[in-house]
Amino acid sequence: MTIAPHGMPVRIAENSYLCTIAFLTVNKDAKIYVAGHRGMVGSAIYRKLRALGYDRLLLRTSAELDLRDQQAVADFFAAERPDYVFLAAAKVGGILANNTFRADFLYENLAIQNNVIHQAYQHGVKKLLFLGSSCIYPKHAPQPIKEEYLLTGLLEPTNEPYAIAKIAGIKLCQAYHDQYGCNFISVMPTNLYGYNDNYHPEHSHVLPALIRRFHEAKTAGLPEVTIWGTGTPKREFLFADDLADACVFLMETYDNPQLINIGTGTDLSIADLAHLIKTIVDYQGTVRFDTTKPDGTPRKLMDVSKLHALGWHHTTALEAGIKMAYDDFLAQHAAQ
Ligand SMILES: NC(=O)C1=CN([C@@H]2O[C@H](COP(=O)(O)OP(=O)(O)OC[C@H]3O[C@@H](n4cnc5c(N)ncnc54)[C@H](OP(=O)(O)O)[C@@H]3O)[C@@H](O)[C@H]2O)C=CC1
Ligand SMILES: C[C@H]1O[C@H](OP(=O)(O)OP(=O)(O)OC[C@H]2O[C@@H](n3cnc4c(=O)[nH]c(N)nc43)[C@H](O)[C@@H]2O)[C@@H](O)[C@@H](O)C1=O
Repeated sequence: MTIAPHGMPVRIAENSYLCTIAFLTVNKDAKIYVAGHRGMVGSAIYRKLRALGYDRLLLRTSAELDLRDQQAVADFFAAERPDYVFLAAAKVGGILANNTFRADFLYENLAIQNNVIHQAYQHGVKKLLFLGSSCIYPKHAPQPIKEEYLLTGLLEPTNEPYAIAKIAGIKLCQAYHDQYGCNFISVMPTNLYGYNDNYHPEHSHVLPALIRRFHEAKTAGLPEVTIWGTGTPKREFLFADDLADACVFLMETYDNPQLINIGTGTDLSIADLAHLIKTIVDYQGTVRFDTTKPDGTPRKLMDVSKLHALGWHHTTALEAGIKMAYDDFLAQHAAQ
């Protein structure tokens, strides 16, 4: 098991810091299972918990514990008996991966979350946090998107299988709450980026894809970089360490089966994102839009008023976050 040694500072901001400390003080000896601890989100949650002094963390790679394997997951919960679970393991990818591996995104995510959520119920887990995604909302939802817009319209076709799996996860958490009183909560992050992101040229999300493409074009002296789609869709981006901070905050303070959005409350067009990354990478060439590639959802800006009312706000500005992600990409790239 390897954990990237990113030393993000612990946020000394009023609400989440205080609440998180209370959680850690009260539950210092609690066993916390971070499922997916090597991924972008899971590793950020791991760093957050460790930075706050929590050291009874249960960690398994997918090679050690395949969460699609029902018996293996049952055996793991029976042997380890975690008190808290962050469910950050999933099959994840950008628009092309979602649209290409439609069966895998539906089947694997259903299997992972069914197994973990059911065993959490079977073994009396005190609280579980399930990570959904902003793509669960209707393609043409009013903006900004409130939590109650779930299941009020048709989904974006390119990620419908993934979204259906995530919606099933939300409903499973709610059903275990309603029938058995389980404290299982669901959070809906907006598009994320950060340390340990996936930089695959085709299967990644837009932000890491463009960091890589602009960097490689600069290094190779290419005159032009291609951006998928029209550049007009708008997206909201949250730094993964901010998301982890919100997840720990909600693990402590939010005991409600109703889902809750996590985001920044602001978005920008893909064209504007491309120009921002181009500037940060210092690429001098031009940008071209390949309109044969799908745009996906035209806009998905989260309404984060519920989260703000609880006292949590993000802290990492987009430009600063992209610079940190680019530094991480360069470190990964150099290590290869
Ligand atoms: N990235 C984004 O923009 C967004 C992500 N989310 C959600 O956040 C969560 C985490 O995403 P992210 O960190 O980006 O994803 P990553 O792809 O970075 O990490 C996913 C993790 O899941 C683990 N995993 C996958 N399949 C299995 C399996 N069969 N058994 C055990 N573990 C498995 C992997 O483990 P290993 O490394 O050991 O193979 C990996 O560490 C997901 O639920 C995702 O839906 C929500 C909104 C946006
Ligand atoms: C987090 C979210 O991620 C996925 O949805 P998405 O928001 O559409 O994510 P994306 O990051 O892949 O694309 C955002 C926009 O950017 C454009 N775009 C330009 N150039 C590249 C490019 O090079 N790569 C990618 N991936 N997109 C590009 C692309 O055409 C689109 O208009 C869901 O499937 C689902 O998994 C989900 O929940």
